Amino acid sequence: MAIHLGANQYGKAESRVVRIYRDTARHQIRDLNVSSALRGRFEDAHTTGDQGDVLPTDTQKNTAFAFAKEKGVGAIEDFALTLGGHFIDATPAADGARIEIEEYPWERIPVDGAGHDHSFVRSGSGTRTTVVNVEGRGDDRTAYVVSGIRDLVVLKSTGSEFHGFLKDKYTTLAETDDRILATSLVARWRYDHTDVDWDKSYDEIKSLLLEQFARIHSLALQQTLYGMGEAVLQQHPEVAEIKFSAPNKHHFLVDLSPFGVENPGEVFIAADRPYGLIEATVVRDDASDPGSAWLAVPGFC
Ligand SMILES: O=c1[nH]c(=O)c2[nH]c(=O)[nH]c2[nH]1
Repeated sequence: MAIHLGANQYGKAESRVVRIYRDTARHQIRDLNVSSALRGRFEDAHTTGDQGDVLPTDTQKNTAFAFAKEKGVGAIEDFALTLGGHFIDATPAADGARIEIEEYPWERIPVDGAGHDHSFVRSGSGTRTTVVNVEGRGDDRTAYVVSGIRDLVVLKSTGSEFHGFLKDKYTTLAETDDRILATSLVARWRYDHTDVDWDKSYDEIKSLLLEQFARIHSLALQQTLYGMGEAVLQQHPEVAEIKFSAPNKHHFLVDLSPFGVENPGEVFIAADRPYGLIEATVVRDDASDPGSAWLAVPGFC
């Protein structure tokens, strides 16, 4: 019976790296969740137990914390590219490194009309993400960057319809020209290259996604997502494609007629489960080769 090792990767997941900049009394905070994984020629580690090629996951974790001090934490994409390149250089058997970083956003607490110098409140509008895959050495080095946002919870209280859908004997859904549309959006976009002002690009894409969600008169979540993605590709040449995963957070109108009370779109029950799950990719016809960009990105995106 012939058996061999298939695809594998190993690393340290979810190092919670908090970097405070305290050069002045007005502190700054970067709050990260860093995961690293190496892939390559690690057969011996698995088949014979020889760990000579393995840079320990503990070392990978230590490096994330040390780099936060030594190199500083700027845009998460830059931090991930630096870590990924370093891990390949430090590990001769590694062919690729995958660095995933989430950044939790903090805002200054307003005190006496101004943001406090060193007190912060976690802000609620989504978590910034990046997945960076670095491959090769020296001149052959390639890097793929997929950035995004998750847990971006948005709702329209009108301006959303859903009708004209296919019906069969199990269809009970009423057609509507006025419903609540709500989702907790996951969006990930693949950059075409790495010569990008990451913070500016992220801020603009996030604003654009929100603005489009607000502007688009929705005929379905599918149409809203496509419109949001189309706008990003039109206005951001640095983005090759964008993927969305959007739970349709149903809000059902409550029937108050048993109590003799009318309910013209005012009282809803927010259902937890089940939920529609609408997922889509919007991509340029001439998009660059994704290479390993989406490697080990879990789920649809
Ligand atoms: O925006 C929607 N898309 C659907 O595919 C769908 N299906 C459904 O029952 N409600 C909705 N809403």
